[in-house]
Amino acid sequence: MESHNPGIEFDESYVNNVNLNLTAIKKRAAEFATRRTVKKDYQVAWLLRAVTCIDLTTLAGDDTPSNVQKLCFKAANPIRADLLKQIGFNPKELTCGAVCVYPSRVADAYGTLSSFKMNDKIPVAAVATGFPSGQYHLETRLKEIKLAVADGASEIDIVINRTAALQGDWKLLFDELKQMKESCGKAHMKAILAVGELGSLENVYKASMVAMMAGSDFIKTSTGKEGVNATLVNALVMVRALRDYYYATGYKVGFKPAGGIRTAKDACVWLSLMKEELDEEWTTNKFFRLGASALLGDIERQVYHYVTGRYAAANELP
Ligand SMILES: O=C[C@H](O)COP(=O)(O)O
Repeated sequence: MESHNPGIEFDESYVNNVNLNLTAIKKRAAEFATRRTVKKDYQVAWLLRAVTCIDLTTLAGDDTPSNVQKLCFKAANPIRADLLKQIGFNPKELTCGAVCVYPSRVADAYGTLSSFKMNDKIPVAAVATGFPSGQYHLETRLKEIKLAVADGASEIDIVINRTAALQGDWKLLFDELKQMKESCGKAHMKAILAVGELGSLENVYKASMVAMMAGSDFIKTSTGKEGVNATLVNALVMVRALRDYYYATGYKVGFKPAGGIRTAKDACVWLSLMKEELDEEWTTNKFFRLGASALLGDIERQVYHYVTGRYAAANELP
């Protein structure tokens, strides 16, 4: 995969004199949160778009080869084929954006996707660099990336060094991220900022800029393990950093909200934020992913309702 963003030299002006209008950001975020979403055909179209953007995730201590296999099967067949056929959609054309697993489960995921010839279509994303805390020696964090790539990961969701960010050591953060990008090789690097641990929105903006300067292909809100994960306020700060970086350099970087995204309505809100704050291309899976372990079930329920006029019983959408 070609990287979207080669990065630039460290430029301190991107992290100096950052002024955010908190009142305006909160007001804008509230508009997205309370707005009525699209209905009927439009809603289903947006929901199917959302499916293609899901990084279908399992990140649990008790993950096994067999639950990773099930995850891969679901990523390749996200919505019941008969439902898709009834709305004139070819089931073979709908897959999730990626599967996302811990490094030690990458080989299971890659092997499973290869066994049904989907390894070229559905990338395996590995969380790495001491996910979720990142509190490990740099050497082991870099090694972890290389091992995940060797096992078949083509996307690496790294966690940033929150200590460096909280201490304002942006150059250290940049240097580490540069090395991580190098370790990724051809794999895309998605930088998890862990916004809930950055202390301020100014830090969220600065960390976004540093991650992009260092060559991240995506910036991602959260690991899903912090107390605060993907919020619209944090997201607005991040997408405006994406826009500033794009205007300054011409490089488009992707965005991945993650953590606590559970409902079809949430998915539509996130897509509308991308479309209104950025552009249409930023609503495709090249530049937008939803990191979620439990969102797909609700989307499938809504598609079922659209097709049949009623909500599915538990046994109809196992
Ligand atoms: O990166 C993905 C997140 O860990 C998923 O979080 P979630 O389980 O709250 O959907």
